[in-house]
Amino acid sequence: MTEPTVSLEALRQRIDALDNDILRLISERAACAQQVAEIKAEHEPGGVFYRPEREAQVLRRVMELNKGPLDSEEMARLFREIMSACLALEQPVKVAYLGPEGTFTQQAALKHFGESAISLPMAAIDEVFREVEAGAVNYGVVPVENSTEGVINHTLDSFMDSGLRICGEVVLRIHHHLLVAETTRRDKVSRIYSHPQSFAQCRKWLDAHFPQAERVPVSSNAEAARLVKTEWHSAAIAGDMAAKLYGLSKLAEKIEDRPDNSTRFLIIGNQDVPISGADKTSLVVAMRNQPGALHDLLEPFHRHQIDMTRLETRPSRTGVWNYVFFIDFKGHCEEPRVAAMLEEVQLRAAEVKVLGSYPVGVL
Ligand SMILES: O=C(O)C(=O)C[C@]1(C(=O)O)C=C[C@@H](O)C=C1
Repeated sequence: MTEPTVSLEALRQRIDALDNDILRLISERAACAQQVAEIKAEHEPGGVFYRPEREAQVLRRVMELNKGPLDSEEMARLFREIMSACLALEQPVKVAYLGPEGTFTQQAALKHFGESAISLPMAAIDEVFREVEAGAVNYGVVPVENSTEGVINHTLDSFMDSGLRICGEVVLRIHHHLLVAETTRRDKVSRIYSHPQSFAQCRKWLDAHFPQAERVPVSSNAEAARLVKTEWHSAAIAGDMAAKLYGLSKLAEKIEDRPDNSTRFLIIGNQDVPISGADKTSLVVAMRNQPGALHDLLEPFHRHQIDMTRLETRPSRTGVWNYVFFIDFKGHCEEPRVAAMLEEVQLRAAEVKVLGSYPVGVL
């Protein structure tokens, strides 16, 4: 074996010296954030400390500048936590999410706001909306669509009655595991608990590996994990957070049928987010029930070359209009070409509600 040119001892000394620099620089950065908070408090009384557009810009810049060896997402995750701690120094951010603890929505909330945010579980999507509307929390996190199973109608319906705005989005890769209590043997599993969406996302795997087991739908994956904790013949389909929270072991990992299975979550709040440079806008549009209505609605998007990323139809609950459309597109409503397109849509539609313009999810 050839002698290494640098000794372990020397490398550790170098790491210590670098850590000193990192420590000093993070502290300097945190002190800057404190000064930013003072300026915000002075110039915008009651102003908001959390700035989604700025956070997105910071993370994108880090990813662009990164030259490795850490990959850009890993580096951005580290900066995500630094910013989260800096924001907590300014004002701790309180976030309600669709609970219980251990759900993918909690994972999404922490991915978006970082570990320094205070996250509070709610029992239902409309409760998340209510907590934000009441001012009990600053923001809410709700799931909106899954790549395998489609849209989460509850969330779309909640927007129809709410004045809240969308301030951000976060996309989470969803990995499901088959979890059991420590004493459960594979051949003893006769019942599997999970959320109906998760069953749907793992249908083929379950048909192949546990065709005989009874599938019992429950309100969340975390609830499924909680139930199997005390049942020796049961298993749960849930994610890493639930497995950790309830101390379960994995009988099988990543059992989702599609490897790209992901869920998109929305951040809801009371704030209009300025342009970040890579944004999305969400709208609800009610059209008069007449021939060609959908074509009339879509035509201005086409003419202004605006990239629509989602179009969902929901029955209107007011009874006045038969259908409403939920539309996502790339661009910010303050950009001139988007504003021009929206003006035209407003002339053609019975009602248009801009749910928000917000940065495209970075992480
Ligand atoms: O730039 C700001 O407005 C800050 O408050 C600083 C900072 C940061 O740490 O970079 C912290 C919180 C905000 O959400 C955005 C950025």
